[in-house]
This record gives sequence, structure tokens and C-alpha cells, in this order.
Amino acid sequence: MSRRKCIALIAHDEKKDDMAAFAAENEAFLAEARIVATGTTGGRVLEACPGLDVTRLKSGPLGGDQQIGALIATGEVDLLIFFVDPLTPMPHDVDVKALMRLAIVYDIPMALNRATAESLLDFAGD
Ligand SMILES: O=C(CO)COP(=O)(O)O
Repeated sequence: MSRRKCIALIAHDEKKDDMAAFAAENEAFLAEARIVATGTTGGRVLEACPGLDVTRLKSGPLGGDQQIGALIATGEVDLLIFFVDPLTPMPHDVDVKALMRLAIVYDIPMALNRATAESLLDFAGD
């Protein structure tokens, strides 16, 4: 039996409204998957779509990006959607870089902005 796909959702603070809107618009697609998310992002996604299966990990600055990186390293994440804020310095910038590095090392699809995420879902839906 094939396991349900796992999608990781993360958004920096300035991008959280975008992530909530993205989740609401693509709720049917996301509902097919198991979602893992950093703490605050997961809360916003659940507010927008209470029916989704969302596991909330720690907040990004407290280790959430690292937790998602570990899930990527153990093969549990199939797609990473991470709405990055490129204009604000982050105390946990090294964690963000480490997460992106692991997504590349393990060759999983990684969307770093909304346009790419929408394109990936369009392709997946075709
Ligand atoms: O900081 C983040 C990613 O680097 C996101 O964490 P939160 O979803 O907890 O805000």
C-alpha cells in the first residue's frame, strides 16, 4: 500500500497571509496529503483550513526548520513549500539555509515562493 504524500509548509512572518490564502485556495489538493509545518505557519494553515491533517512542529526560530530538515533526511517529506521573506534578517538564517540544503541533497521538490508553488500544483493537477 502506498503511503500518503507528506507536504511541508513553512512561511516567514511577512508571507504568512500568503500561505493562509494559498492553503485555502488549494485545500482540496492539500487534503490528499499529510502536512507538516513549523509552529506558527501550521497554526495559520489550520485557521484557514481546519479540516487539514497538519502536524505542527516547533516554531522556525526555535528549531522547526531543523525538524523539517530531519524529516527530509529520513525520507518522510515529498514536497517542501516554503514562502521565504528575502527582505528581513532572520536570527535563524543558518537553519533556513540548512533546510534548503537538505531539500537539494535529497532532491525533493522545493517551492520558495507562491508562484512556484502554484506552478507545481498546476503540473501535479494536469
Ligand atoms: O521561521 C520560520 C521558518 O524559517 C517559520 O516558523 P513559524 O511558522 O513558526 O513562524
